[in-house]
Amino acid sequence: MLYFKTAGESHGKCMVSVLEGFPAGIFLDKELIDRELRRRQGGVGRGGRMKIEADCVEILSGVRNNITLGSPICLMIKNSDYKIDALPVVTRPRPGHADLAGVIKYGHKDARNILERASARETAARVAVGAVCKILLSHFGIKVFGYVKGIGGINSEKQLEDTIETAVKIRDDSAIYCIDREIESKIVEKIKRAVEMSDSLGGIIEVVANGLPIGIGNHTQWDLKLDARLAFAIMSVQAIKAVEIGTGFDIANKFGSEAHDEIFYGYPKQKKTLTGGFERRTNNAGGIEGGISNGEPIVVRAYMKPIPTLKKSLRSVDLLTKEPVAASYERSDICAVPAASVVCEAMIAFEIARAFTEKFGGDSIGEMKRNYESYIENILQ
Ligand SMILES: Cc1cc2nc3c(=O)[nH]c(=O)nc-3n(C[C@H](O)[C@H](O)[C@H](O)COP(=O)(O)O)c2cc1C
Ligand SMILES: C=C(O[C@@H]1CC(C(=O)O)=C[C@@H](OP(=O)(O)O)[C@H]1O)C(=O)O
Repeated sequence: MLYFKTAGESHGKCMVSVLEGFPAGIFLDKELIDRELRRRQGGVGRGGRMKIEADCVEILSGVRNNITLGSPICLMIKNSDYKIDALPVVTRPRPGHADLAGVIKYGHKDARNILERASARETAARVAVGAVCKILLSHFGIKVFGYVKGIGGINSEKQLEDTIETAVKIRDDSAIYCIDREIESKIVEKIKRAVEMSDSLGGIIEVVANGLPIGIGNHTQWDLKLDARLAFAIMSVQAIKAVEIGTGFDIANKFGSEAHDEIFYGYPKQKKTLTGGFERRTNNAGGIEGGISNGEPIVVRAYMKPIPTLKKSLRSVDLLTKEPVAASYERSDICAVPAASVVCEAMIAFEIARAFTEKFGGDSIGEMKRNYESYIENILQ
């Protein structure tokens, strides 16, 4: 089974992930992984730390001459800001961060012992895993695309209509990773205002996965359902507070006749292979019915809260004296929604790759391809 764990503290030596169950025989292009890592560091609203770090991956195991062996893949990203043992004690917990709940739970007196691991620096390790999973998915024509739908209440109504290749170009030219030129400058202005006000912002992210065939995921058990797994993966990202699949929250307000995607037969040839020939003219379900993919694009949205560390500190209480104090502030992102869109994309890529290997086997890419092709041949009959 495809699985990964991460290790590492924000100001420790490095961030690490170990990915197990990845098929043998796949060329891992380090440049592709590094590109995703660089993208995660960008976007208007990032703080001073991103000027210190220049993330790149070292592949420590699981490959020989850049080809995967089927053994655990260890991915390492060094922290330039390595100084964990010299950092001061934190006793003024920040509302919205893990500081208070963490120190009480673990019996610490210093919130540093919690925040170092709670920090979203950890997401660098996840993005490296996501990039490796995207390489696997590319062998089957599956593309995963994450972008910013809105920040600070300025939200785009624009649907992703272009091909993913075109949308990637538009997004990568955007200072906030959105695909809607009309809202971009307004959002950049709003982030600048948040900086001036010593405040912070959150926003909305959408991830779309194209090319997944019908039949991935499972209806038979609660923890095998693809929609549940994608929601878990997204909710595990720091500061994400809500998830939608397809139409999402708004589906609750509709009549059944408006909500469900009626079934027809006969699709243009290129799409036929994904759906077994069955056609949908709407995609309210976001590509998943009964916990199983239905061949339509997978659509997931994530809602990120504003960053909890504020320059104009929120009210808190000192852990030792129990006196009212201003919450701790050293340095922080003001808005990390663009970065989080890269992380959400990585998590969806991982979870889809995991469900995909469950269906088609994960020992070697050759075996996976044979199984995939034979399945596709069968669903077309
Ligand atoms: C890419 C990214 C960057 C973040 N940067 C910061 C930051 O600079 N300062 C901060 O206080 N929180 C930041 N956060 C959010 C915290 O890590 C998060 O709120 C905290 O770990 C508590 O977890 P929770 O919000 O999921 O409850 C960031 C989150 C992400 C996804
Ligand atoms: C280091 C990263 O994000 C960090 C996430 C983070 C937090 O509290 O989550 C706090 C900040 O770290 P620092 O306190 O060192 O400035 C961010 O920069 C990163 O994304 O690579």
